[in-house]
Amino acid sequence: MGKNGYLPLFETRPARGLVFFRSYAASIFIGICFICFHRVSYFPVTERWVWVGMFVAELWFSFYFFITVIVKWNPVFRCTFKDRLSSRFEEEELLGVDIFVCTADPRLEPPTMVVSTVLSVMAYDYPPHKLSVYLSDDGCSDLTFYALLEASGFAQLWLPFCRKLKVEPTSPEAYFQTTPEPVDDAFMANEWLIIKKTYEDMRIRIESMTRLGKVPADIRKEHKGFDEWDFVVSRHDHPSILQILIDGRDPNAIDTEGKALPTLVYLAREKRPQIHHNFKAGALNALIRISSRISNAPFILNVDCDMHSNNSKAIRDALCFFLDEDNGHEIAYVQYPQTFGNLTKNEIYGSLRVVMKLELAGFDGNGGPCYIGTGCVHRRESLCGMKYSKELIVESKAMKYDRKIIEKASSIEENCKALASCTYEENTPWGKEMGVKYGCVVEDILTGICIQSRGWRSVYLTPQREAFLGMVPTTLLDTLVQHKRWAEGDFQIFLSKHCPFVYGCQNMPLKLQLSYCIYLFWVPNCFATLYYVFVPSFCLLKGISLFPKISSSWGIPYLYVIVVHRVQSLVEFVWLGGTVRGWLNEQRMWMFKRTTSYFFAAIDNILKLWGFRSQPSSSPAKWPMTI
Ligand SMILES: O=c1ccn([C@@H]2O[C@H](COP(=O)(O)OP(=O)(O)O[C@H]3O[C@H](CO)[C@@H](O)[C@H](O)[C@H]3O)[C@@H](O)[C@H]2O)c(=O)[nH]1
Ligand SMILES: [Mn+2]
Repeated sequence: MGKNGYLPLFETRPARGLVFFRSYAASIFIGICFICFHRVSYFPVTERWVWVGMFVAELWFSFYFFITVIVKWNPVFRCTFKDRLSSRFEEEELLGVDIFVCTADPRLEPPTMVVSTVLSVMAYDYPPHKLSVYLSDDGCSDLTFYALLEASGFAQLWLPFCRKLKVEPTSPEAYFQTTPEPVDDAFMANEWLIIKKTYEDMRIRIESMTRLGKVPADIRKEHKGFDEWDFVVSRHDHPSILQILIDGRDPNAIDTEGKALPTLVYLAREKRPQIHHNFKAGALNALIRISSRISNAPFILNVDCDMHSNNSKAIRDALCFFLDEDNGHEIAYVQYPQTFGNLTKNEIYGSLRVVMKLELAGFDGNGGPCYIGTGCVHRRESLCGMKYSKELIVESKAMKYDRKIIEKASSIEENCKALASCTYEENTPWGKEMGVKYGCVVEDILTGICIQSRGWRSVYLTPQREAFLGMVPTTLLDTLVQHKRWAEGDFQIFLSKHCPFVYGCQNMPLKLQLSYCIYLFWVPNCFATLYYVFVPSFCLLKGISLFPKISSSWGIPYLYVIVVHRVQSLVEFVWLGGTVRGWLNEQRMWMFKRTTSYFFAAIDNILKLWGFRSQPSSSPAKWPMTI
């Protein structure tokens, strides 16, 4: 029972088996002490510097080990009580949720995939008139717009179908790929086939249009929205395009069963070649402003366009945290893990398994997970830059979120365009104190740090049925480039004024500040690794030994630390559901990343620090053409 006599809407459970991990950590610590003692007391007369280098690398590894222990010391797992939420709040009392989907290039992110994601989030098990879906198209593509237009029609069939069959996942593409036709009910089977056929037809139309590369004139005539493309010079040079495809307040916006549809909005913010557009962060900020004028829901879910909803209850789950009477008011965001639908059996290029299943739960135990850019439900106030305070909550409870002035969709479109213009943010706090932060390639981590530094907490939720399924890069090069970008951005945060030890020192618990180092220190990890990879091997060739003989008792701590450390990693990986081969692949990827991605990230960081590179140095890997 909570403080005020309410039953809580969520529960926090500590991980089990911690005693094993803690004893392992203590034993490694003792091993490290022996190694240090050996390095100091057996200082050689010749090759001193090589020895010192080894010692420094080992000190670094020990420090990094210490950080991982802090992260994994006290992981917590959350579970929600959705039935209590439903019994406490009538459907009508549930608060609005705005859903932001970002896309940037129709060639790399096919419109069929984008609309499947959009349809998946439109079909959440949540009152549809409380949902508004916004698609930000940084590619300003009429093909994507056409696809969304098609989807807005298909939604009229898809949403009732999802309700009736309790469809899961609600992405039509994923659903028809994974679910066989229902055989026991002839009526249902027939309906199933009709919907599947309608979906396939739509997909074929979108795909052939995408192949064609342009929307034919006769289709352009069908919707006034296409006229906006008359003013588009290129994707880097065009005015804002804002189209409300479904206006949820319109009584005619209903599905085939007569139930309301969620609002659906298309936005391509203004771009001009001479003005920096700040990539995804810029897109999200434009969406925050535009949505505040259209639906202004108190909660915002944001997803990448390649990450469809896999669990139609995810919004209700997240609301269990925000609406909890006792502890909900201090929560700024609920982060879901990034899980992937396109992994190979043994996760050949890695899968972030340990990060997503364990480390972020550890962050949660230490004060709150970082924000990882997608699959995250934010409280609008905290995302917009407000500081946490008890008074704020009382105020916001009293505030009505629904817009009072009922404006016509067409006039909203005209009036709101200015909010997405590329000069709107000049001399405003947007990107600095307000909204998603600019100037960093990992805008998500930076934004999360800033939110937590303003006194807010966050929670990490890993429901049994994964909330979202996304895509991992499918080639080695793409993976290494993605990690180079993450590592560079993370280290840049460490060197900046937003370093958690400086910026977060007042409001973040010390263990959370330290936890961040596990990612912020990917870059410096490369130096110790490169040293350890190269120097002992060269020394071996010259006959110089840098380790004690295996027969000597000083060999034991080295052997113990190296072997037990890896065994623990293997056990952990398998315990988290991975395979032994998957672990071997992960080990290989770690070596690749530490010797290439992180090293190149280090060089870029250094160049930037010395002023040879302007900020931000690299655009997200896939988007060299969007600069
Ligand atoms: O100018 C741009 C560039 C990208 N995007 C969108 O941003 C998302 C992420 O971009 P992607 O190239 O897929 O980057 P990833 O490395 O896969 O992204 C991971 O890392 C990013 C930076 O840390 C986070 O923002 C993402 O959520 C996280 O999935 C995609 O939906 C893009 O459409 C834009 O909207 N505008
Ligand atoms: Mn991605």
